[in-house]
Amino acid sequence: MELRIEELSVVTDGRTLVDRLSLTVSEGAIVGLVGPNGSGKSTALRCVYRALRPSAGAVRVGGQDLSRLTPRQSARTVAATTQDGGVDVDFTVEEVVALGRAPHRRGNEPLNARERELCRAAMERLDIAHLAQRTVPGLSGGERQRVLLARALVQEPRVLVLDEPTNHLDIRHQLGLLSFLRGAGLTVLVVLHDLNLAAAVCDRVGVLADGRLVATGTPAEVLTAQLVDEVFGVRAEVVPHPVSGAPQLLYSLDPS
Ligand SMILES: Nc1ncnc2c1ncn2[C@@H]1O[C@H](COP(=O)(O)OP(=O)(O)OP(=O)(O)O)[C@@H](O)[C@H]1O
Repeated sequence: MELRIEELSVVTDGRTLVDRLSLTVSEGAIVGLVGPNGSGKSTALRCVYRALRPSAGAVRVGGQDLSRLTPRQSARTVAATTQDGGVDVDFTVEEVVALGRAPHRRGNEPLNARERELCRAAMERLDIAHLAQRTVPGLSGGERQRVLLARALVQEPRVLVLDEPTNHLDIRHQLGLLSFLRGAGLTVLVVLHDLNLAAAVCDRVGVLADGRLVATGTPAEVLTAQLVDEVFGVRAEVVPHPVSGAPQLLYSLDPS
């Protein structure tokens, strides 16, 4: 299902946090949103998963304006993992993952066999099955992040919105997540800080600076030494990955 962000703006207290952002994620594609701290990435994503109402513009999923759907309807289509997706309640991992089914269910009916299998498979996939009976507040940052991803997956969304999904993950779990995303067939919009991970996993990359989209295209088109210097203020050499050919940035500690 295609995700289309159209002329999206967010203005708070007279300050423009997102400025007429237009970005399309084709069905089944992975699009990365990158940019310096404070450039508006999370704010834009919040509009997509409806935690924030944009000041102008629209978000369409499969052509349908998200703001016209009920929260339950949009939660059946779009799932998100967020920076502030705090689950501080004393629920077990298994219970939190099962919450992902909420948009599909009525009342307190127990999960059916298919839903239980869905939860089991998601916990297996995210390598958290051994934590099923642990309570979430006692987990490490990476374990917690994987629980929230499992919860998003059992939501069976068509569109997945991920805000820095790898920031707490060790390298094995980072690569496991990204290779899973590559094979999942979902439409994915993901904020990543690691430009090399973005180059490895994304079909296209959008670069935000001061709330504006300043570049969009394939990783090879966008992640150039010049752009990285202009937008992030760092010097980098760009070399092709010897196996995949994806651009890889080798940073220099010298100021540019
Ligand atoms: N509710 C709010 N009210 C006022 N300003 C806000 C609000 N939320 C975010 N901002 C500001 O908007 C700007 C963009 O924030 P946002 O979190 O979207 O950036 P980001 O690109 O995701 O940053 P980071 O890489 O640090 O996560 C920042 O300057 C932030 O301080």
